Amino acid sequence: MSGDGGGVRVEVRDLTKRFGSVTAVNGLSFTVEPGVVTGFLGPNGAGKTTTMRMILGLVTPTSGTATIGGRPYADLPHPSRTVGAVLDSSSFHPGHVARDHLAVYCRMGGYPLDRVDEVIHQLGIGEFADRRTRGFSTGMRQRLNLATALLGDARVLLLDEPSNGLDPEGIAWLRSFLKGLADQGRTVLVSSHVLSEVEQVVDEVVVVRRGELVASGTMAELSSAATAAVVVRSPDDERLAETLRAESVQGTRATSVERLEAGTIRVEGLTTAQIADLAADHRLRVHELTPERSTLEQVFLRLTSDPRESVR
Ligand SMILES: Nc1ncnc2c1ncn2[C@@H]1O[C@H](COP(=O)(O)OP(=O)(O)OP(=O)(O)O)[C@@H](O)[C@H]1O
Repeated sequence: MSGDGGGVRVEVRDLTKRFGSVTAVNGLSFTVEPGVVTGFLGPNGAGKTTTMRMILGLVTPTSGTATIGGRPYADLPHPSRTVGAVLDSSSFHPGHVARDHLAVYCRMGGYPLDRVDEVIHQLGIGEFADRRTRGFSTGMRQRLNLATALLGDARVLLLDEPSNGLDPEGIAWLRSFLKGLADQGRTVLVSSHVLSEVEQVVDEVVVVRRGELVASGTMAELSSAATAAVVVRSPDDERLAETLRAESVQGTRATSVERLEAGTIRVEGLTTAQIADLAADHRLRVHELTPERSTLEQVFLRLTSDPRESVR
C-alpha cells in the first residue's frame, strides 16, 4: 500500500457531518487518485476543511466513511508517515525560526531529524530557515507549511488552501512542485475557494457546494462544460424556438430556449450540431450558430451558486 512506492487511493463514501443544526458535509462521495494533483474546490463554508479533517480522523463523521488505501486513518499502521497534512496555516510559533518549527514537528511525528534539512533543501527555503517566522511573507509561510507536510515523506498529501495569497510566481512554483510530488506517484489533494488560483495546478477536480458534490472529473471535463449556450440566428426563429422546446435530440432536450430579439434565439443544453440537425429535420433555416463560451471561473461560479447545475 505504501512505503513500497505504490499509489494510495483516498476514498470518501457517503460522508455526512452535522454540527448541531449545521450540515457541514452531506452525502459526499469522491475518490482521490495517486499520481495526479486533485483540486478540492468550493466557496468558503462548503465543507472542505471538515472533509479533510474527517479523512484525517480529527472529526468523527455523522455517517459514511473516509479511507486511505482502504483503511480509516485510525487503522493505518503508520498514519503520519502515510498522510502528510497541514490544515491550519497560522500554526507557527512566532518566536521560532523555521528550522525549529520543523524540528518540533519532526519530533512529534517521530521522524529522523535529518528530515528537517532534507525538506528545507526540497522546498528551497534555506535562505530563511534560520529566520523567525514572525516576519514571514505569505509565500514563505506557505512553503514552510508544505515543508511541514512533507516531513514524514508520506504518499498522501492533504493541503488546505496552499495557494492562498500566493502571487503568480508563487503559484507557478507551487504548480511545478506539486506536479513533481504527483509524478512520484503520490496522492495530492489541494483545497481552494478560488478556481483561478489552482486552475493551472490541478489535473482533477472535486467541486463542492454546501457540503454536497456538484462536479467531479478532469479539468478538461470541467472546461468542456464551459459552453454555456448557443446563439442561433434564423429567419424561422419562432418555429425553431417552438421545435427546440418541444423536441429532444438524441435523448437530450434544451434546458432553456429564449428569444433575444427578432431572428435571434439563445439555447442552453444542446450543442451547435444538435441544433443544426433538429432544424434540418424540420426544414427550418439557420443562418448562424455561435457557441457562447464562458470562462472556467464562470462555470465554477455557476456550479457553486446554482443547485440545479452539475457537470456529471
Ligand atoms: N466545529 C464546528 N462546529 C460548528 N460548525 C462548524 C464546525 N466546523 C465547521 N463548521 C461549519 O461547517 C460548515 C463547513 O465549514 P468548513 O470549514 O468545512 O468549510 P470550508 O469549505 O473549509 O470553508 P473555508 O474555506 O471557509 O474554510 C460551515 O458552515 C462551518 O461554519
